[in-house]
Amino acid sequence: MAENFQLQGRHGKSRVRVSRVWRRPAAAGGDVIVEWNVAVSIVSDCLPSYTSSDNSAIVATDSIKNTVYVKAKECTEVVSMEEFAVILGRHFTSLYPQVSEATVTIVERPWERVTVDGKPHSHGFKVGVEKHSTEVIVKKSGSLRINSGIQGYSLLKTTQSGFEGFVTDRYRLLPDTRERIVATEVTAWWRYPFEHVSQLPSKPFCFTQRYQDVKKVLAETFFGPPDVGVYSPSVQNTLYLMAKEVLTRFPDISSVQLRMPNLHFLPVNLGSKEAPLVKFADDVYLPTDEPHGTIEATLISRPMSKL
Ligand SMILES: O=c1[nH]c(=O)c2[nH]c(=O)[nH]c2[nH]1
Repeated sequence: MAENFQLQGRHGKSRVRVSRVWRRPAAAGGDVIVEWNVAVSIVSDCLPSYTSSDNSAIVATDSIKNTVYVKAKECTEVVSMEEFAVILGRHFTSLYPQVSEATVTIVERPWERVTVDGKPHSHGFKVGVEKHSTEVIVKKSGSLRINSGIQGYSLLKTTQSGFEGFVTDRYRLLPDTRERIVATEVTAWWRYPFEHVSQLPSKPFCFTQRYQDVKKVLAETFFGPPDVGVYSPSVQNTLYLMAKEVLTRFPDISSVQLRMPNLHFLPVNLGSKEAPLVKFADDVYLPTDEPHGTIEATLISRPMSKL
């Protein structure tokens, strides 16, 4: 009997933690290690398993988890997490007729090579702070979407920031200022323009290098030159300039989304006007992230007009 429902399902495994080491002599730069938290979610035609006891089309989530380790083992050369996600996505969509789409999400634990006596260590690492992530969607047709990002990228400057000229009405208490601390924890996502597996560059495209490049451009634009900096009239304007610089510098990035909470450093004034205990002179602040401003925007490259 046909039922009056439309059913869509997907399944997979989350928080699959895998670490891969590639052994290299010290002269070749030393060992490489990655630690990834992988989530795989497949769109699979196994509707009878939802509506009856027929599990015959299910690729078990346990098998999905096992596949992550098999593929990590098979990657005998260093791969970026974007490439690894594509390998997994292609595997599930090509091996199983019932799987039409796979989404692979990876978050990296940022192990960074340590420097000892000024030299990069051949096999010593420490954990960094900000995290690199990717989300790759692969369809059976080979169509592809790759988004990568950075999370937890905390940036602050002690001056060269202000905020003035905003709406004045009965709700406004904040004075205009041309001198404040600006602090944020950047979350960025950007999209690579490869829309089909056939468009992936044949020489290993260094997604990892691009991540480092984006991180550098974001910080350089936020801070400005080391000696004088650059004045920020608002988080909004700085966010826009950061996004614009990423798209301008990297033609292989087609859009970028930035989220930059405004983590306030409040001036500390204690006591009364007549008998001040602490009088603020751009020196003592109360840092707080609760509440905080939320500022975000997406910038998309316009395709070049065909002349
Ligand atoms: O750069 C800022 N943008 C705002 O939208 C805003 N709102 C606010 O109270 N302070 C700030 N600062």
